[in-house]
Amino acid sequence: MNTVIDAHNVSKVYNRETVPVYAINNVHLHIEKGEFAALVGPSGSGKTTLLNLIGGLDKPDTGSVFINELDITKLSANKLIDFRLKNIGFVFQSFNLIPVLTAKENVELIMQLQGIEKSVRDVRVQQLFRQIEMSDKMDVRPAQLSGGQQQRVAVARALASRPKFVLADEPTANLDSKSAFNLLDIMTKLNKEEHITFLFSTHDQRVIERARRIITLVDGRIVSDTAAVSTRHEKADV
Ligand SMILES: Nc1ncnc2c1ncn2[C@@H]1O[C@H](COP(=O)(O)OP(=O)(O)OP(=O)(O)O)[C@@H](O)[C@H]1O
Repeated sequence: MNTVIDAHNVSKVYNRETVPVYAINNVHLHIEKGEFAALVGPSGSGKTTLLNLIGGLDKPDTGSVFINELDITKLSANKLIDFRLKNIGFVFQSFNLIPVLTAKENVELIMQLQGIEKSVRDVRVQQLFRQIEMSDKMDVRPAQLSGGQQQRVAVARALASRPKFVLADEPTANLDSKSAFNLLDIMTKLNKEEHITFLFSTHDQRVIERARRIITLVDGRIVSDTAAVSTRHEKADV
C-alpha cells in the first residue's frame, strides 16, 4: 500500500466563540496512490472544508494531515506554500484561470514558479494539452474558451507540477452534461494511464458514477466509505 493522504483524527470548528459549527468532526481518511475517490454528502456536510484541510489551504483545530508521511499541519506558512506548489494539484468549481494569460501560460505558470527551465516546460505543456485534447487552443485566452474547455485547462494546470495528487472541489458543478462527461473522461484516463490520484467533492451523480470509492460525509463525519461498482470503469478496464 502506498498511502498518499492520511488525515488523522481531524476536526475543524467554526465560530468557536459564539455558536460552534463542527464542520469536520474527528475524521480519519486514508487515500492510496492511484485512487479515484469521490467525497459526497449534503450541502454543508463539510466536503470543501475537508478538501481545504487536506490541501493545506486551511489548518485543522485538532488532528494531523500527513501527505506521504509528512505532517503538513506542522509546516510554517512559507514552507506550506512551497509544499502545496510542488505536491498538490487543485481544481476548483469556478476554473480560476488567470484571464490575461493564454491557456498555455496558465498551465506553464506553476512550472515557472518552480524554476523549471523553458525546454522542459515546453515539452510538458505540449504533453498536457495533448492529454486534455486541446493542442489547438494553447494560445487562446480563457474568455474565448467554453466552461468545459476552461476546466480541462484547469486540470492541465493542476497536473503541470507533477503533483502527488489532485484535489477537485465540485469540478463539474458549472458544466453542462456534455462538458462534464468530457472532463470526466479525461480525468478517468489520466487516472488509469498515468496513475494520477484524484480526490474530488461532488453532488453530481454523473461524477459519483465514475468514482471507484465513495466517501460520504454528514455533519462533518464520515458515515460511509465504500468501493463503488462502476460499469464504465469495468468496461474501461477491458
Ligand atoms: N468560513 C466559515 N465560517 C463559518 N462557518 C463555515 C465557514 N466555512 C464553512 N462553514 C460551515 O461549515 C460547514 C461545512 O461547510 P462546507 O463548505 O465544508 O460544506 P460542503 O459540504 O462543502 O457544502 P456545499 O456542498 O454546499 O459546498 C457548514 O455548516 C458551513 O456553513
